[in-house]
Amino acid sequence: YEEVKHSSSHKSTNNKLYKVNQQKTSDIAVHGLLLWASTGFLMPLGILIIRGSIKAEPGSRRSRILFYLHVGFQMLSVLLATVGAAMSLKKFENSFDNSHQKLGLALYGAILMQGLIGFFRPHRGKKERSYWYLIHWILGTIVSLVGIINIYTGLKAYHKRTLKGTTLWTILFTVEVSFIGLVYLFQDKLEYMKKQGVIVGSESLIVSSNQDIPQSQTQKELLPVACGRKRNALENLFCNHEYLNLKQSIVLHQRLN
Ligand code: HEM
Ligand code: HEM
Repeated sequence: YEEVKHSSSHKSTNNKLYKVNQQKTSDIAVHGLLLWASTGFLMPLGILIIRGSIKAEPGSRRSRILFYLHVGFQMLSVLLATVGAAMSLKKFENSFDNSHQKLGLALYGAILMQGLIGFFRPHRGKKERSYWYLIHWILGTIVSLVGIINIYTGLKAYHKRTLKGTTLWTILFTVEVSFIGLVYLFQDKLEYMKKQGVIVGSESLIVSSNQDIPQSQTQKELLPVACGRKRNALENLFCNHEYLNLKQSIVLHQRLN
């Protein structure tokens, strides 16, 4: 393709000011669209989907559907990134002299690796499964985050190369990313929000103690409300704390009586 150079003194393509021709413009647009669909859309969506399955009963229909959706979305995302990679490596300069290109090249590799790691997972219940999960979770989250960053730098590069405006695309992408971010945070808060409607503590205890319910029974009935399900380490801590508060309230109440 033809470059219309305005400055010949710069050494790297990074610093060259040039406007690319029509063919290159559309190649870049296809490159951007493919990689947005992959790391900016399908990948984060696949992550939200698998996070939605964590609270589902293992082996249940819901859990299986969400798992297959995660695998499907992520495989499609790896496929699109691979097509995008092959295309850019074939059609662009391969100079890798700015951060978009360097980070992008590293991402191509990381995306392929993450997809592969997904398939080589030990069965649940095996000790190795925890290590697998740690790697798959960290790499998957980083790849998706760095992918989002590279879309922003890609949009900047697009503006620089084609002189076309990218403000609208940047705003639209930011709206999308913010929405995904909010859903991600909301998934962690859902259980806690539901619990806000259930009183576990001194108030309900006074009601039940006034009805002369034995201490052991009171504990059994009240505790499962907050603690009777699968929990992570943080929730465990919170539950133990609640349990201690409950015990203290029982002792205090019995003393008062
Ligand atoms: C996660 C997403 C992305 C990745 C991994 C990625 C990766 C890359 C790589 C590796 C290159 C260098 C290719 C080569 O020289 O062989 C490149 C170039 C380029 N990309 Fe992306 N890209 C992404 C998203 C985007 C987006 C959304 C746009 C905007 C439309 C974009 C615009 C460009 C442009 C204009 C170039 C030409 C080189 C330059 O001027 O820096 N990219 N990209
Ligand atoms: C690039 C592709 C992929 C990405 C970015 C990705 C990302 C992730 C992330 C971030 C999580 C953790 C979610 C969380 O708890 O916050 C996860 C979980 C999971 N992924 Fe993937 N994944 C990919 C491909 C795959 C593939 C191909 C498979 C299977 C064939 C797979 C199977 C799983 C399973 C089973 C879990 C849940 C683990 C558990 O809860 O024990 N992933 N994935």
